[in-house]
Amino acid sequence: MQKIPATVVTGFLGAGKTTLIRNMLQNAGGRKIALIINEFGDLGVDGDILTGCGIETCTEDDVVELTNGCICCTVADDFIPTMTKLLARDRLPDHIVIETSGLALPQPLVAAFNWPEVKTRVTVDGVVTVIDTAAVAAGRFADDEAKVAAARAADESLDHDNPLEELFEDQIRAADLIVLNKADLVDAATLERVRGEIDSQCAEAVKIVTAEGGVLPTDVLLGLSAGTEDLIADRKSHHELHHEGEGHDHDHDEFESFVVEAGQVADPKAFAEGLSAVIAGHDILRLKGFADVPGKPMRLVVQAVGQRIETYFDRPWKQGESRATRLVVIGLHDGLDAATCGTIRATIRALTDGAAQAAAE
Ligand SMILES: Nc1nc2c(ncn2[C@@H]2O[C@H](COP(=O)(O)OP(=O)(O)OP(=O)(O)O)[C@@H](O)[C@H]2O)c(=O)[nH]1
Repeated sequence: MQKIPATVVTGFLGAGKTTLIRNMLQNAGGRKIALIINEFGDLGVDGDILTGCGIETCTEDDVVELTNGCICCTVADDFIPTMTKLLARDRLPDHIVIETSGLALPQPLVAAFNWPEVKTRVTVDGVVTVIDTAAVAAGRFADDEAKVAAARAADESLDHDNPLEELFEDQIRAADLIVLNKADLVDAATLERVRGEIDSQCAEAVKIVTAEGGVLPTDVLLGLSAGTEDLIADRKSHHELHHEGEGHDHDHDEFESFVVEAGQVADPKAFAEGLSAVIAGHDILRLKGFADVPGKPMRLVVQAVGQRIETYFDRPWKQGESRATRLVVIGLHDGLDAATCGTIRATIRALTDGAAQAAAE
């Protein structure tokens, strides 16, 4: 029996994974694609956006959401059973696409394709790592060299002290194909500089392509035939390199997320401006969700990556679905202690209609 190819789409929070997958589904060329989506935070926004996007081949049946934590930590409990169920279906997919959370290490996930129950049926066609070119250009993932040097002087086993940089490198290290996305946000010289930077970090065989809005021919993304499960042992993550043989579980303690339930949003533009100020005031990496705009039959999608905010109406609220404003906020643990989370929650709520919020509670 021919193995089903599976593509792992990874990349940091907000790099454009869901956008790229949405475009891929729109141009699937008749392939039946099953999606497995994993998110950090207790609100399944990506799956909801994809099933709400109206693409014929993207129904709730085609999308499985894994929301019990990062996929790299829940391989045995969540991912393997999901794959087993998928493979037991009468109508098998032609291709499986897995979107990892923006904080996931791809290595444990890819290694799971060597588990006997999966290995006989599925092969990893390739790991596609999506990169926010503008964020790299702005130094978002760069170590503060002075800080690292000081920390290393105190603990010489230390590699990085910046969880963003470490994760970014691990996601690049796992890649078969790298997509320099958001090319529209940088000029040509910056794009080339970032390409050079990334190129120097990955193996020669790894292809690097650029994209705007995640738009790439599906044949560029699918059909790499890399068989990455056989190669992944040589693409170790920082965690694996540091704790080899120690049986030391990794976690995502450096990151924090919480959900804000708020009232109605009377003025989406003013709301976005208010959110922008909240993000600027606290080091929020990612904020996303849906908002209830009074008098509008459609729900408002709210997407923020750093300071950049986007809002658009995607689909009508469904019958029986409660109209609500719910946003997930993600940042570094150090920047989001309980008091700060409380302040952010209160500030966001204050941007919405408090009376409606009180009535809803
Ligand atoms: N300007 C610009 N914006 C983009 C591009 N690709 C994606 N975006 C925007 O970036 C934001 C995040 O995109 P997503 O596709 O949700 O990113 P993601 O990687 O799936 O995010 P997480 O799942 O939260 O990690 C959205 O507002 C997108 O519209 C691009 O090429 N250019």
